[in-house]
Amino acid sequence: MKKYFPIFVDLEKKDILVVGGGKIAYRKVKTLLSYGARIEVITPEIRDEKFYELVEEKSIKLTPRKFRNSDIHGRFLVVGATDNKELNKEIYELGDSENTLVNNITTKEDLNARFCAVHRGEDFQVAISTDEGNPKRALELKKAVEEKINSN
Ligand SMILES: C[C@@]1(CC(=O)O)c2cc3[nH]c(cc4nc(cc5[nH]c(cc(n2)[C@H]1CCC(=O)O)[C@@](C)(CC(=O)O)[C@@H]5CCC(=O)O)C(CC(=O)O)=C4CCC(=O)O)c(CCC(=O)O)c3CC(=O)O
Ligand SMILES: NC(=O)C1=CN([C@@H]2O[C@H](COP(=O)(O)OP(=O)(O)OC[C@H]3O[C@@H](n4cnc5c(N)ncnc54)[C@H](O)[C@@H]3O)[C@@H](O)[C@H]2O)C=CC1
Repeated sequence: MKKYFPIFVDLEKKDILVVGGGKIAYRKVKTLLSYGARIEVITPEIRDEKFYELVEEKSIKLTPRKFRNSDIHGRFLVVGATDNKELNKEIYELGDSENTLVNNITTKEDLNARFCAVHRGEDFQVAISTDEGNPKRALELKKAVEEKINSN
């Protein structure tokens, strides 16, 4: 099974594209914003109302239309966060061919960057990733780490 290289990246001033405006896209956007990323969301339809707050407070740029291939250019990271598995795979292939990091919410394989289950301490972080891409197990391991940390 493939091992993904763990790396902690400074996202401030990085251009990130999130394609899709649903529940999972919103969760990914919140995570990325909490690390200071600059985010554009491209989606023909918002399916999580909470996005409007982010637009109002100018935390994200919202572009209300379907994805176009040229949207990939110049991005540090692209998140394929639509409910269309084929499209998310296409986004991965386009981005990967341009050496762009691509996360994809509808796969364990058609992506070159995975999100981790993260415990954020006051002055440290523990990020957990499973080789098989099993978020439930990643969350269980995170819980075990948190119990250990809290018992110390
Ligand atoms: C491969 C990966 C790619 C990626 O998304 O980066 C991926 C893929 C998929 N996840 C799916 C489902 C769920 N994912 C979560 C939660 C999280 N998923 C995260 C990471 C990853 N998920 C990457 C692998 C990480 C690793 O194992 O190392 C976390 C850790 C980080 C984050 O997303 O920020 C975050 C917890 C954050 C936190 O709370 O701390 C929940 C629970 C919930 O939403 O509450 C469910 C519902 C579960 C259920 O109900 O079963 C499905 C759909 C399966 C289906 O429909 O069949 C796919 C696609 C597929 O498996 O093909
Ligand atoms: N990776 C993860 O952590 C998780 C992944 N999933 C998977 O993610 C899938 C999608 O989840 P939700 O966010 O709930 O879907 P959703 O249906 O709420 O949102 C999908 C979004 O994609 C947009 N979209 C569709 N076609 C588009 C296009 N051509 N260009 C731009 N945007 C487009 C839609 O307008 C909508 O805003 C689920 O079906 C499930 O398989 C589910 C749970 C967690």
